[in-house]
Amino acid sequence: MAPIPIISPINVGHIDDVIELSKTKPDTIPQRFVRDITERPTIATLTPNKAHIITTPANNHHHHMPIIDFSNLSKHNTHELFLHELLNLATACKNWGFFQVVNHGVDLNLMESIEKMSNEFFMLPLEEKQKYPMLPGTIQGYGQAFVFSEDQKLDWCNMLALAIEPQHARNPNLWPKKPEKFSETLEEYSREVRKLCENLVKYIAIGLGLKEEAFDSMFGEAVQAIRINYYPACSRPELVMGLSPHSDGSALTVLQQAKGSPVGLQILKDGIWIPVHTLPNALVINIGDTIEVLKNGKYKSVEHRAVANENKDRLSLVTFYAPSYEVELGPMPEFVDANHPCKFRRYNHGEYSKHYITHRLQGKKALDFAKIQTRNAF
Ligand SMILES: COC(=O)C(/C=C/C1=C(C)CCCC1(C)C)=C/O[C@H]1C=C(C)C(=O)O1
Ligand SMILES: O=C(O)CCC(=O)C(=O)O
Ligand SMILES: [Fe+2]
Repeated sequence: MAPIPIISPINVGHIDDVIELSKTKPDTIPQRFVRDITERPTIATLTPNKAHIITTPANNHHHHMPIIDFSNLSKHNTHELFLHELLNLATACKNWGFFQVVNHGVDLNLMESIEKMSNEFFMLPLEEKQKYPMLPGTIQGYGQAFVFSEDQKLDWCNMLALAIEPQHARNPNLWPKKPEKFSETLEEYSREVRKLCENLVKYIAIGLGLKEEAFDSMFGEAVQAIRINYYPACSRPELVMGLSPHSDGSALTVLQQAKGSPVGLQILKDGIWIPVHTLPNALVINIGDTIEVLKNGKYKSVEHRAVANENKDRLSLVTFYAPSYEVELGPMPEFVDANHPCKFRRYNHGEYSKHYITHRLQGKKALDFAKIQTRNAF
């Protein structure tokens, strides 16, 4: 009997693999990747609904993302040094929502190996990568995520996304068998990044005057996922978006940009898209939606995006660290009072995750799920 075709409940149309496109037709940008004029990366949003064209995104050089030296927090340094770095961290969370961490404790050789193997994976023939397909409406495997309709514009990016923890969330069929040792290395890398996340949430809590275990005990058995993004060079980068603007649905996100990759990540700060220049061996951390909610909006999950480059491919490895699907969350009572009214309702994180992954990336829209709408006076 002929196999029964799997009919997907959603029709997303044909999705070109951008790595193949850039190899076989380097000068072609299919219409599905060409952004409407108001969504192109050369437009900076200054006020909602009002776009201003600037020639280079973020030509403002007084913007320097904070750098946190993790060894000042974790080693047995003087108490003064510890407090100084803790204050830096709290200020970075409050004013930026993004920072870079140096001396983070993740083994540099492991970072190099995972980068090398990820590059090798993306360079495999398409048939090999398609053994691990990200089916429409799902978020694990190789392909394009967050595509829900035929007329949706596509990102200039292919990705491999996998659940890491808890173990039962994994789909072992989607863990690549090639290159050799990729899966083991991914496992080892994820263990080290998890330790960093556990420590980060601990120091963020202390910096807020909370008990060090305040966040972790609230998160339960934290969910961890990895998304490895590959942005091939694009002959018309001004027409496409590497990764659509979004905030992360996690508590924290850890981003490793591969050595030799061009600048690509941009964050929306004070209404302007500014490029992130990563230091060698540093990891870029950002506060996700969960911490914005717990801190009742005082720490922001900052909107960011990735742009393509005309000449060079770019690779980034992104770890999402989030609460267990079981937990109920809302602003912590410590951060709600008469002057700081409660901005978010309580919700179940599993439901938030479901909401996040069943909608296309659209700036900070996902958090509307939990926002308490305030009525205008008029
Ligand atoms: C393509 O995937 C994502 O961008 C993404 C997905 C993460 C996830 C998996 C790949 C499998 C396990 C579930 C999970 C949703 C964590 C983004 O992650 C954000 C979105 C939410 C919600 C989150 O917690 O992190
Ligand atoms: O590639 C990047 O720099 C950004 C990736 C990102 O924001 C994400 O995967 O959520
Ligand atoms: Fe992101």
